[in-house]
Amino acid sequence: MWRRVSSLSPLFSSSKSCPRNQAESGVSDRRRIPFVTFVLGGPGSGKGTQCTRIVENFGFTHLSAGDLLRHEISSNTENGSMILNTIKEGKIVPSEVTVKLIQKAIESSENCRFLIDGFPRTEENRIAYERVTGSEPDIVLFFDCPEEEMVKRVLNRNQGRIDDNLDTVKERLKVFTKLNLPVIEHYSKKGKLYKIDGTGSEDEIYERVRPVFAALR
Ligand SMILES: Nc1ncnc2c1ncn2[C@@H]1O[C@H](COP(=O)(O)OP(=O)(O)OP(=O)(O)O)[C@@H](O)[C@H]1O
Ligand SMILES: O=c1ccn([C@@H]2O[C@H](COP(=O)(O)O)[C@@H](O)[C@H]2O)c(=O)[nH]1
Ligand SMILES: [Mg+2]
Repeated sequence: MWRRVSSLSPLFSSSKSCPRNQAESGVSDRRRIPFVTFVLGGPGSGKGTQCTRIVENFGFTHLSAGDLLRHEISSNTENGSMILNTIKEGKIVPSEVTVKLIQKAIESSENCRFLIDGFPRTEENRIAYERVTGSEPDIVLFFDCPEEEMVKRVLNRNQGRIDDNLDTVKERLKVFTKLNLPVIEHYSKKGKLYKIDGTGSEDEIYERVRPVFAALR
């Protein structure tokens, strides 16, 4: 299942040691590279909600790229105001910033299984991640949901997010279609994509997600 991108600079840190089971890898060895699932879908498609369920049942660590960026804003880091303005406009933060945050979060975790939620947003993000980590995700989930439903969910979210307003949501949807769908298409061509119908109740959607992870055991 694990594929390393050859000729790219390795790796996750040498301090991380992630065993892969024999059935999954075909060999009984220890690899430093964790099992990574990218979780993609438009704004409000339910990525975060379903990640919570996967964490509870399958022991993954949930890394939301948006949450990592929002944490930079609230911590007043050097990139904080740039990130704030980018999120307000519904645009995409430079890859080097986001990839660094994700890599740091993975390396500082004891876990070897990660859900990376809301990343990569663009082909440029994807290529930067592959270059920096020397790796590709093992699988990719895509929550497919109609725009009308996504807008309704985002506008009802009530979590005080600065980008949960109609103008920004419209921009996020445009950015999703133009920049994120090509990433999804890329993984589909590679045979790594699990497209999940993102409509219905949270329980109904989870029943479509669960078999993907149950099959990995
Ligand atoms: N199946 C569902 N039916 C109705 N509401 C839902 C469903 N799944 C999630 N929600 C609600 O919709 C809102 C958006 O869900 P969530 O935060 O999981 O989406 P997301 O894909 O992570 O969005 P974003 O990309 O904006 O972070 C939340 O308020 C959540 O409680
Ligand atoms: O890889 C990423 C992820 C997110 N952003 C910015 O953050 C907001 C909110 O992201 P959510 O995943 O919806 O929480 C997104 O609209 C982008 O502005 C990013 O730039 N890169
Ligand atoms: Mg989310």
